[in-house]
Amino acid sequence: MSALGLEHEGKPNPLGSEGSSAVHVRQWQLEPETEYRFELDPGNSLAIKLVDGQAEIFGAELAEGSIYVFGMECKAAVYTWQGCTIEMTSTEYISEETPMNAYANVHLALEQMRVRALRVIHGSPPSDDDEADMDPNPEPPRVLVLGPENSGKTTVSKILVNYAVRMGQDWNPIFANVDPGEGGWAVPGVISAASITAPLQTSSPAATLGSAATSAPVHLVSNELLPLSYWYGHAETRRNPLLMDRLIRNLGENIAERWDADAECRAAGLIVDTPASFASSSGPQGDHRHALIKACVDAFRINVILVVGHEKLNVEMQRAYGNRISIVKIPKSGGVVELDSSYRERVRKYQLQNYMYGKVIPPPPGLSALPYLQGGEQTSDLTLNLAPSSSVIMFSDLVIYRIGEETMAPTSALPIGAARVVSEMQPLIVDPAQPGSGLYNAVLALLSPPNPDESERYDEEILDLSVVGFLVITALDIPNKRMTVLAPGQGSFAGRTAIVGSFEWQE
Ligand SMILES: Nc1ncnc2c1ncn2[C@@H]1O[C@H](COP(=O)(O)OP(=O)(O)OP(=O)(O)O)[C@@H](O)[C@H]1O
Repeated sequence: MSALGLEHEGKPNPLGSEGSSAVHVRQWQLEPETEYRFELDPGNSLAIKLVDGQAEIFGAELAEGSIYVFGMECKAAVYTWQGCTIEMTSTEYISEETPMNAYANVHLALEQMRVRALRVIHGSPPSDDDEADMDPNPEPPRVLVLGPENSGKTTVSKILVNYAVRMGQDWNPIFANVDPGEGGWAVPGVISAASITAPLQTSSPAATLGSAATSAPVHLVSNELLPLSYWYGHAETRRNPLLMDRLIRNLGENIAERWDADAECRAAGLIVDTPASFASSSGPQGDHRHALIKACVDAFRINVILVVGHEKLNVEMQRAYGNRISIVKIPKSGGVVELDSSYRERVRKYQLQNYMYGKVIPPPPGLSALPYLQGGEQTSDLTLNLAPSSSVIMFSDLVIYRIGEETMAPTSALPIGAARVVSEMQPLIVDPAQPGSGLYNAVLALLSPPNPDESERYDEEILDLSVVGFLVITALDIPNKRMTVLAPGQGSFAGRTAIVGSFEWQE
């Protein structure tokens, strides 16, 4: 039997050599400070087991002896500080050149900031040997991670947050994802934040940041994650920068409230992962990206900007913020994979599929009988995942809005001479009975209830309401004024409000 636990026709499967025709098992020794990189093709899965030593995936440690399964075109790396032996069902390549030392140094600097901030909160005396400790108001790290497309921003953010939670200090840093093109914990189109208490696992791009409570059964390890999300509704930040700006500020206000109530969470700091559009100065992005970077700097009270492998952006940030914020340039990993737009499209589909149904990755052939972990969870738990319910509701049950100009009636529909100006921020009601409403197969975000106190209501209130879930309209019956909606779990939609964006999903 191999260390992966595989047996073939009663014959031993020698370690380090190919197994039977059913499964290829290889064992690899990883030298200290090297990483094993893999990229999966569609439909393929990979199993990895840590035989001995220490290993981690983007900062989340592997438990010795457990089998981890990866799929859905996952691209990742198993890194080892001390060296290890791993066993896997296929091989890619091992790299000795990684930027992990640079990332670890950043982590140590952030950790010192946390420790100093906590010391003040606890009223402990500063340590004599630490000059920076003399600062009477040390601030915890609030980090904005910037970089161009495929520079590894999400990966660096994950590594830093995972290292923080692994320090044994009970840190619960906040991870904020302001890239609406990436699903984060839910579906693409949101920006969100969560306080992290256990390492974020990597197993498939359908759940880049691990599972969240909103889309998972109650007993999952990572279930404490209760992300706060706002619905932007599009993948591209340039589509409605004003709305992005407002949502970023909403997220920031919520986090500040949390920090006011929880000083230890405040001391653990924050890491903000950003979209690549914040870094690209060419094209139509240029105009709004500075405004959005500034929105993040203000909203999250950023005091460290990490620029991943981009000299020009580094200089730009030094000029704009160097007098009050530490700007640190860090190298890009050679392992980061260039993701093209069709891959990103597929990943968005996986994410929606994952949100609705959960997804158990089929293990490589020959492994199906063994218990294995997917994203740190037992797959036997994951199979209990969501059973979405399809329900038929009246048009009048759900009030649906779309934000901004794209809902403008064509000019030909307006009285002669009339010019309609609709602000980018204006919520406009969408009538499902109108042909061309754009609701068929559309993804909608269901909003939290508005303020119960009518006197506190205001016109654009729905822009400031957080998201409680998502649904997809799968059929519209205009003559009978009914529609079919698919959503995870049961629940009534009567009297609820939802916003539609530009995402569609079809099974
Ligand atoms: N060292 C590595 N080895 C193998 N794959 C890696 C490595 N680092 C990152 N990746 C993979 O490369 C891909 C791109 O990385 P990541 O998402 O971190 O980049 P990004 O800059 O955040 O992307 P975006 O352009 O979407 O903003 C991901 O699939 C990630 O898992």
